[in-house]
Amino acid sequence: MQFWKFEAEGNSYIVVESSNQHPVDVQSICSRRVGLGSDGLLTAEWLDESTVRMRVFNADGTEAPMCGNGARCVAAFAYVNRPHLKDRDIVIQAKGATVTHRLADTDGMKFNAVIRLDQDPLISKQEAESRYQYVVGSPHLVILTDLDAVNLTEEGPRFESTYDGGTNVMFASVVDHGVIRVLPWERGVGVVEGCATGSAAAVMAVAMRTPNWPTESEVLTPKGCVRVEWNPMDRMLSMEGNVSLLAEGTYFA
Ligand SMILES: N[C@H](CCC[C@H](N)C(=O)O)C(=O)O
Repeated sequence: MQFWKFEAEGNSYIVVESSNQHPVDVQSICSRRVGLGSDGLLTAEWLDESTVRMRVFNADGTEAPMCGNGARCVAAFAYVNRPHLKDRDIVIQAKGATVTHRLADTDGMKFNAVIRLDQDPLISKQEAESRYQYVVGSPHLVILTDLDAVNLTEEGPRFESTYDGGTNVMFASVVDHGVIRVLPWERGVGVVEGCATGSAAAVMAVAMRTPNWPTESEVLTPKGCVRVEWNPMDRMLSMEGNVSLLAEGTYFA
């Protein structure tokens, strides 16, 4: 089975074309010990010249509705295989959102991704505890807190179960005007080094409670940096980040 492995701002994903006939054991292929190692597997199905349907599977095999860093990997997969898409919009359709990508830089691969959210992403909030539940395609609980005091492997799974169906958990803190640091815990994966839609959720929470917060923010995760622009009036979200192709080959399973 042919695969492409990408890294995107701290998340790594394996992309396979959905037309391949082999049943895919997601847990095995994503395993760092007995597989290729990744945060998840993405299937890509060409719908037309520049539109790809993406399905997202976490490393534990569960399916997720959306993944921002993953959508960028699939946009990169489209571009790598069809380089004439360089100056075109590449549309990635996931169950939870449709994301329009534009190559912003060909030195490496930087994409700008735009989503128009259908509804208010804020689901609930517990202001006193600085906790905000969002759905940005996928669910993210944002907890604004002192990151030095966070025990990710203990608190991540505890908060993951506070939302029906589980939630990704983003521990976040403002480090400068327009700059947020996030420690992400992903449902179905665990500790990860980056998370784009989670970074966007962190920006939404901070922007809502901080007067004069700039429209453009930078979100730093342990191994990633995503520029997020959020306009709550028309619910336009844009996320900019890099992606690189790490490997391409045949997986024998
Ligand atoms: N890493 C992804 C989010 C994955 C969410 C997934 N773990 C879920 O079960 O919802 C991102 O960059 O947006």
